[in-house]
Amino acid sequence: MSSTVESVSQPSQASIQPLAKFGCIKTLAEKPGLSSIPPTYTFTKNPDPISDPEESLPVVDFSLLSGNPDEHNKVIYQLGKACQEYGFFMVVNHGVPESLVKAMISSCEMFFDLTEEEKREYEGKDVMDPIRCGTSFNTSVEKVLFWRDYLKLFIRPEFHSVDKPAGFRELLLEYSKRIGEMGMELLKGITESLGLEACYIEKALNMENSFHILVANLYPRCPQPERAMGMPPHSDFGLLTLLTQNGVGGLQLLHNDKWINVNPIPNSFVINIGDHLEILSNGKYKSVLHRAVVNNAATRLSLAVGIGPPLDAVVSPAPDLTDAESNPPAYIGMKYCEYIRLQQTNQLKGKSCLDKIRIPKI
Ligand SMILES: O=C(O)CCC(=O)C(=O)O
Ligand SMILES: [Fe+2]
Repeated sequence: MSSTVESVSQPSQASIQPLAKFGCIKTLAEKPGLSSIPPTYTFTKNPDPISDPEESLPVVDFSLLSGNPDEHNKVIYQLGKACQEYGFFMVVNHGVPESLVKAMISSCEMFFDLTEEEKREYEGKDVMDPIRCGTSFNTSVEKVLFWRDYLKLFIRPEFHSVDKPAGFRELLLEYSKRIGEMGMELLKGITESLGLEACYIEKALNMENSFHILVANLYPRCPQPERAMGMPPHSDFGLLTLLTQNGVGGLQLLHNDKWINVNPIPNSFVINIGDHLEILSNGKYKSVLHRAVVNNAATRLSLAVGIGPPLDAVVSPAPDLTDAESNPPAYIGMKYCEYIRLQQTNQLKGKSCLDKIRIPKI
């Protein structure tokens, strides 16, 4: 699968600190009278048209995971089917208060409303800094920039937060706890759907020290949305990603070679499989390419929490899911923190990181 975006201009090499060099896309987008986008953000090829706008994602009722044995088994079956057929699904009845999600989203909006100078304080210098805010994805290697600002926070096992706006830290702490719990329950269910003991991942990967990252993405209104890109096609590095948004669409995923829109049910979370679940399941469940497109009607904000193994873990296919003859391990192990660094220091491009550790079939 090749990416559909190609560059037209080649701005000079950016520094690691993108805000100092380029400023936020929010600042540019809010310029009065902006009617076209600068070449720095212009792609020559539009994103492929959506092929199947009506297709909708599987829906999983989270509350049934703790239902009676019949309900539990039914939802495990649904989880397995969703993971295998889509790699993406929506979760309802998850028990995370809607008021908490809304407050977290509006607190992130307030963060992006800070001045550039205030945000630069959180810019970070290295991709593994636990607090990092910036624009695009990695401006030091990109030829054309993405129409996106971000804030990335390592929230587990150590909790890191910004202190502006007021109250952000407390909200994030509660949000991280609730999303982390939901993520662990989902992982147990998914593990069971693979035919493994529900606690297999927890034990084998020492998930007491699991690494969670929160990524807040801001995609301001764009006067030429068909020429810009919020985030290019990519897969996520972790085990699972749990995503919510401010009610404005833009997330698309590749399903059966067609891009489909994700239209989340209100008060649901969108879950997708990351590269490390693909590795652990020896390719039975695959991480799925997704991207974020932009629009000229409303600013979009998405909040993604990536749940992964501890940073020093080396994940390999579960021995019970491999067979030396018929299904040998298809990926070599790499330390999780090195895998993240590999993704974050390169261009965000398809499944290029996973491809590096795939063992070719003989
Ligand atoms: O904004 C979105 O919906 C997608 C974000 C995303 O893919 C990511 O943060 O990895
Ligand atoms: Fe993603």
